[in-house]
Amino acid sequence: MKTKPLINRLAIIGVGLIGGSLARILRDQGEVGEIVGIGRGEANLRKAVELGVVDRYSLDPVAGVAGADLVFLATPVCSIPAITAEIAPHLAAGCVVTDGGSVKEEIVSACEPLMPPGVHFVGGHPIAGTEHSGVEASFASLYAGKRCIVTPTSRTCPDALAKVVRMWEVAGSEVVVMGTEKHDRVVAAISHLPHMVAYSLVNAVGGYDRFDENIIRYSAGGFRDFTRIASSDPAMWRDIALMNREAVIEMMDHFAKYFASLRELVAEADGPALERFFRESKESRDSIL
Ligand SMILES: NC(=O)c1ccc[n+]([C@@H]2O[C@H](COP(=O)([O-])OP(=O)(O)OC[C@H]3O[C@@H](n4cnc5c(N)ncnc54)[C@H](O)[C@@H]3O)[C@@H](O)[C@H]2O)c1
Ligand SMILES: O=C(O)C(=O)C[C@]1(C(=O)O)C=C[C@@H](O)C=C1
Repeated sequence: MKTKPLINRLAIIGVGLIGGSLARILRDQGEVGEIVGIGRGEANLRKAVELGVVDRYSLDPVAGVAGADLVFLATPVCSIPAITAEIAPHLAAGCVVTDGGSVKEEIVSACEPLMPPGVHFVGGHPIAGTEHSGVEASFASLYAGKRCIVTPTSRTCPDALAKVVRMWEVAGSEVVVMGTEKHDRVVAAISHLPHMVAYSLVNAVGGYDRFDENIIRYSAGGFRDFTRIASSDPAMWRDIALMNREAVIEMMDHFAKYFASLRELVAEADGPALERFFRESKESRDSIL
């Protein structure tokens, strides 16, 4: 006989790629009773019901979270603290609030103190995604075999943390516990910098005007593989760049040093040093495959 699900009523604020994929896998695993979708775009929410991703929806966050024992926020990062402030006074004791935002320090420090007695906030970030957005882009296996970083603080309730960790394990992820400050530096390096480079590369090539045609149309495998992530949602990346500004700038400066030294090696036509630079990079990249 099936024991009771991990979550009775799940409220998902922002039913897009991240929120929709979590809803799908928790339902597939039988670990959720009812799923309520909350958002601003009614067409997307209607689609979410049609696809069976949520059972019902609300355009009003306060009404939507009524009776929820777990609230998952999956809207662009800059909107998360304000939405949390709006819903917090209306949450039932025992409710756990968590998020999937790509930046943690500012979200956790803003949201944790907003929780009323008996309600707990736990920051989270699945290191999984695609360049596509919206509920139609969501799929149940998104989190399988991926890491999810969870960022408790000294004030985090152990039971709330255990529930969030279990939720990501049910989704198929390996959970890694990390402090918010380290999290923001790590993702600035392994996720935010690559997006900044990809967006810049596409604009640099698209803006190259030596010829009277846009040469980007000649791009093939190399350019396309490298720049897949430049097709990601601009509003999501605007928010990440704004909220993780300091760490992103630090990584962009760090990257600029490496790019400048590579430029030097090319300018000096230093073949052995170029080969060493490329070999070191290839070995590092091959080690993560
Ligand atoms: N896309 C990725 O690869 C990825 C990976 C990990 C984490 N994240 C994080 O997850 C969150 C969601 O990203 P996504 O890719 O699912 O985006 P998405 O665009 O697919 O979904 C976001 C949803 O939130 C809704 N929304 C936006 N602002 C809102 C507001 N103020 N109130 C209510 N609803 C609002 C949108 O209408 C949309 O349905 C972001 O914080 C992002 O940083 C994204
Ligand atoms: O695979 C992609 O398309 C992603 O951009 C996913 C990706 C990343 O790896 O950078 C993007 C943002 C996140 O917060 C986590 C994961």
